[in-house]
Parts: sequence; C-alpha cells; structure tokens
Amino acid sequence: MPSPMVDDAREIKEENPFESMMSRFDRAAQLLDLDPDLYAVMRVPNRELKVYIPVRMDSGRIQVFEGFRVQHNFARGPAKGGIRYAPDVTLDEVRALAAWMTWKCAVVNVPFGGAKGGIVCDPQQMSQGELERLTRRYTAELIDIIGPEKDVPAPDMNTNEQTMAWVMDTYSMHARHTVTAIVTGKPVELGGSAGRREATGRGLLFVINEAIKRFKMTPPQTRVVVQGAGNVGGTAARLLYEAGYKVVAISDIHGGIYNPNGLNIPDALEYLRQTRSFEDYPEAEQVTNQELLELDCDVLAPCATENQITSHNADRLKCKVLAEGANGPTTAAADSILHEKGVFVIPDILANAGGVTVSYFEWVQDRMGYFWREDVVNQRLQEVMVASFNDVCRYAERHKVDTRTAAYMLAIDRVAYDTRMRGFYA
Ligand SMILES: NC(=O)C1=CN([C@@H]2O[C@H](COP(=O)(O)OP(=O)(O)OC[C@H]3O[C@@H](n4cnc5c(N)ncnc54)[C@H](O)[C@@H]3O)[C@@H](O)[C@H]2O)C=CC1
Ligand SMILES: O=C(O)CCC(=O)C(=O)O
Repeated sequence: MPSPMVDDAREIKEENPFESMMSRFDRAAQLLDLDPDLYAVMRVPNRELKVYIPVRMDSGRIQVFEGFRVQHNFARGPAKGGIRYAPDVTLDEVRALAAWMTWKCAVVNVPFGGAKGGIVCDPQQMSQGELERLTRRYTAELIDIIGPEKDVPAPDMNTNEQTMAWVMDTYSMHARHTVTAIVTGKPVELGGSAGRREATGRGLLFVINEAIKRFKMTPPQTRVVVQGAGNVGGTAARLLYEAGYKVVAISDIHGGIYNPNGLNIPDALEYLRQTRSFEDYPEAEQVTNQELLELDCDVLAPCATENQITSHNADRLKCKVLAEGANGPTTAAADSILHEKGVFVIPDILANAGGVTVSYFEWVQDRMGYFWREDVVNQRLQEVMVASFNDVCRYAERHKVDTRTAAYMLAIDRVAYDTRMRGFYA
C-alpha cells in the first residue's frame, strides 16, 4: 500500500488543471519539435490580474471577493474566454482555462487568443442585487485590459446572459457609449447572437454525429450518458434527444437518473427546473455522479466540470466515445488509460468549441451591426465543427497520435506560426 502522504501528493498534482494542460502542451510541443524560443513564449500566460472586489451585501456589510482574469495569448487576435463564478475557483484553474481558450480558438481557427476570468463566490447563496454589484465592480477593475480589440469575456459556469448584460452596461458607462462587442453571450435583444445560448451543446452534437459514423452507428442505436444539466449538458442532452439519440442518463451536481431504455429529456429537464433536483424523478434509477460515469453506454459526455475522469476510474469507463463538453473533465494521467482501452476521445478543445465559435459570430455581427438568422448561425457552426473534427482526425492519422495530442499539436502549430510571423517575441 502506498503511504497516504505519497498518494495525496500524486492526487493533488493529477487534479491540478494547470498541470494537466501543461503536460499535454509539453508532449505536443516535443512531438512538433517546437523551437525553444517559441516554447518559452507560449508556455506562459501573457498577463495575470488578481483583484479584490468590495461588494455591499444585502445585510449592509461589505464583503471582499477575490477575482482573476488571465490573458494567456494574443498572437492570433484579442483574448477571448468566459467568466466563472464558483466557491472553489483558483488562479491555477483560471490559468488552465485561459490556455485551453488559446488552443480551442486555434483548433477551430477563429481569430482570437485565449483568456478566462473567475471570481471566488457562491452564486447560489447570493441575491441578484449582490451578483449585479459584484459583476459591475469586477468589470470596473478590468476596464483597462478588456475591450472589443483587447479581451472579450463571455459566460461560463454560473454566469449567463444577465451577467454579460451587466458587464456590457458597466463597460459602456465608462466608454460613454454602448459597446456591444465588449462581451459575447449577451441577450439577443442587446446585440447577442441567435443560437449562442445553445451553441456549445449544438457543437457537441455535431462532433458526436461525426464520431459515431466512425463506428457505423446511427443516433437511435447510440446510448448517451450526459454529466451536467446546465448550459452545455442540458442543451446537448435536449438536442441529442431531438436528433433521435437514446439519452440514458443525465445528472446535475447532486446526482443523476438512469433508464437503459432512454429518458424523456425535455420532461426530465422540466422536472429539474421545477424541483431543482433529479431526486425522485419517476421511471428512472437514481445514480451518483461517479456511478453515472461508469454506466454502459456508447457515448459519454462529461459536461460539468474538471477532473471527473482520472487515473482512479478511467479503466472502468464503458463508452466507445468520450465527448468532452466540459473543460478539462479528464486528467492527463487518465489519457494513456483511455488510449489503451481504445476509447475515441473528442477532446474538450474541439468538442466544446461551438460556444466560442458562435461567440466569434456574435462579435462579428456586433461590429457589423447586422444580425444573422438562427439557421444561418447554426449552418456556419456546423461547417466549422465538422471541418475542425476532420482536421483533428487527419492530423492524428498523419502523425500517428491520439486525437487529444493531435488537437494540441494542430493548435500549437497555428499559434506558433502566427507568433513567428509577427516576430513579437524576438
Ligand atoms: N457555457 C459555455 O458556453 C461553455 C462552457 N464550457 C464548459 O462546460 C462546463 C459546464 O459549463 P456550463 O454548462 O456553462 O455551466 P452551468 O453552470 O450552466 O452548468 C453546470 C452543470 O454542471 C453541474 N455540476 C457542477 N459541478 C458538478 C460536479 N462536481 N459534478 C457533477 N455535476 C456538476 C451543475 O449542477 C450544472 O448542471 C464547464 O467546464 C465550462 O467551462 C465550455 C465551453 C463553452
Ligand atoms: O464564448 C466564449 O467566448 C468562451 C466560452 C468559454 O468560456 C469556453 O469555451 O470555455
């Protein structure tokens, strides 16, 4: 038996998202034989900002929250990435998420770099007024480093269209005119794009459609398990259900439900909306999030948070396809286990890139002042997702590497090319 201390040390390292991101980056950089100077530039973030945000709570007292914005890379354009509100956000997590944005934007070839923001808070315990004051003050603290040509925030876990409307309004107050292109994921009525709300889940559907073709399967033959029922998981489950897939399980943070014959997803999501939990949902077995990941299925779509598939449970997965809707749901230590098992991985930086792709469309529409129909947005999203899926698969075949390594290599290659051409590291 390993001593608990040794085991704990390994666990802490394995579950640090920044370590997971860096170990994949290093492997891809090595396989690309990346120039050492470029490696030195690309392995670190461009800028990290830490802010302390005083907020007057409803009680009348001031509470000070810690917040971050990490701008990882600008080589391909303005930095881009969401803002996360959660009690356990750390700087290392935001660093990893910012880097993943750089690689993701490069995989789908949109002209952005990568950034991410986070505030350590528990939004479930805060009123709308407290959240609004927190968001406005955080935006004011970032005002010098964000902007349509600098860094364009978007929603992530526990933030939404309302949060983005507050960011846009605060930025616009400082600019003395309305600046819609400062954020994406806004309400459609305020310059948001049709289809952005569903874009990450829809993008996931498009790449799953491509992946099952490789197994000669059709949607009705394909059993899908979805972890998470928020913007990404809830939307993906609904769209997969509407496309004829058999969605056999879904969960939220408290646990999930399973029916091997398939769930009625719109009904289950409505139940969740009304009762705020899947508990006691009829005609389904209750499962924990750990049990859900190990269910017999064809496609497993972790769409909740990081570190769900680790060296401890990867060998117990039963899926053929792992479609990573969340950022970083799999630790680097689990990669080789999945590879040996022959699981076809659609890595996060490809699988969940539908969100930032439509965010790019939103930024373009805001700058044009001309808005596209939803079917046009969805059609263009499909083109990008299918082309990017094929790019990654071709790259994997040509270089004889797994799909995750291929996605990193493709992304790093593109960012390195632009960095070298600009010459700003010289
Ligand atoms: N919203 C977006 O457009 C994009 C989000 N992502 C990523 O997708 C993931 C989910 O984001 P959203 O759906 O936007 O967040 P959300 O806040 O709308 O939903 C998160 C869902 O995951 C569940 N959850 C949270 N912690 C959990 C845990 N420990 N175990 C099981 N379930 C848990 C929640 O109950 C909720 O159902 C995150 O990793 C995020 O970074 C990636 C690309 C774009
Ligand atoms: O839409 C965006 O700009 C970024 C969404 C996001 O945070 C992500 O893809 O992880």
